[in-house]
Amino acid sequence: MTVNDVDREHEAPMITVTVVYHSVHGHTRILAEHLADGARLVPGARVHLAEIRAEDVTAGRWHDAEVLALLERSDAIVFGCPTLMGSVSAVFKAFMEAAFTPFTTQAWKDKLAGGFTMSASQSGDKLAVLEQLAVFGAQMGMQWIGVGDMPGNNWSGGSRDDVNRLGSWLGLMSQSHADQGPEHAGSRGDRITARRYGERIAGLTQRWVNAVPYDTSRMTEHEARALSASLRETDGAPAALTGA
Ligand SMILES: Cc1cc2nc3c(=O)[nH]c(=O)nc-3n(C[C@H](O)[C@H](O)[C@H](O)COP(=O)(O)O)c2cc1C
Repeated sequence: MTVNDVDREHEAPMITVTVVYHSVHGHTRILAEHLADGARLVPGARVHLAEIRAEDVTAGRWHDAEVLALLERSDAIVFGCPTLMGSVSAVFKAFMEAAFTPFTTQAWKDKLAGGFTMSASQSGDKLAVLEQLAVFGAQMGMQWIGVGDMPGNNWSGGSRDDVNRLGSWLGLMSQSHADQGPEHAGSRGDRITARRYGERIAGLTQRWVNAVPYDTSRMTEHEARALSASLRETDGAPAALTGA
């Protein structure tokens, strides 16, 4: 095993995970931050947030050499943007098209990938965005990781606080009310799901890159409902993010 860098505190080999996202009004950014926080729970994970900004798009072309360099040295890339008109946001699409250069050299081949999106409606056609992101990852030769959590809010006792409350597996879906600012972005369940997804991606990246043993976190439907109920009962952070 070749390890260039070691996290001395945890004695774990290093991996680099980058969450690359676009957000017009800040709701998707909150999701990106929670995802990054989850990824940081994995020993050895160096986690970056890279924002795709509208001002870096000129005549329909996005360019930011620093972000492209960061992505090239990342082991996993998580893509996120709001759902706008049932599609990835225009700014994020400009970024995707700019990935034509690493596409031609297969620079991102066999990096791990995941995706997330935010919208105002419960469905809002978010699946179309996750499909676009997953196809993009496939074109780049990447290995896609889904959410892997049981669905929530699909029974009489369910609520917005449930883990995976929108029942999405291809990638992470979150919903924010159209009349509320980013400080209310998503639900507590969405934020926990984002953290769990980030932790899952980073953990699997450690296994993929450094052959670090990975314990699959299995949360049964019963355990998921108990976690969601504890979210409703407490104001503080739940003790168990992993369900372990
Ligand atoms: C031009 C536009 C198109 C939108 N299209 C959709 C849509 O197709 N489905 C949906 O549920 N919400 C839609 N929304 C709502 C946004 O997805 C929602 O406000 C989201 O939280 C914005 O995220 P942001 O703050 O990260 O930009 C749209 C909003 C705008 C401004």
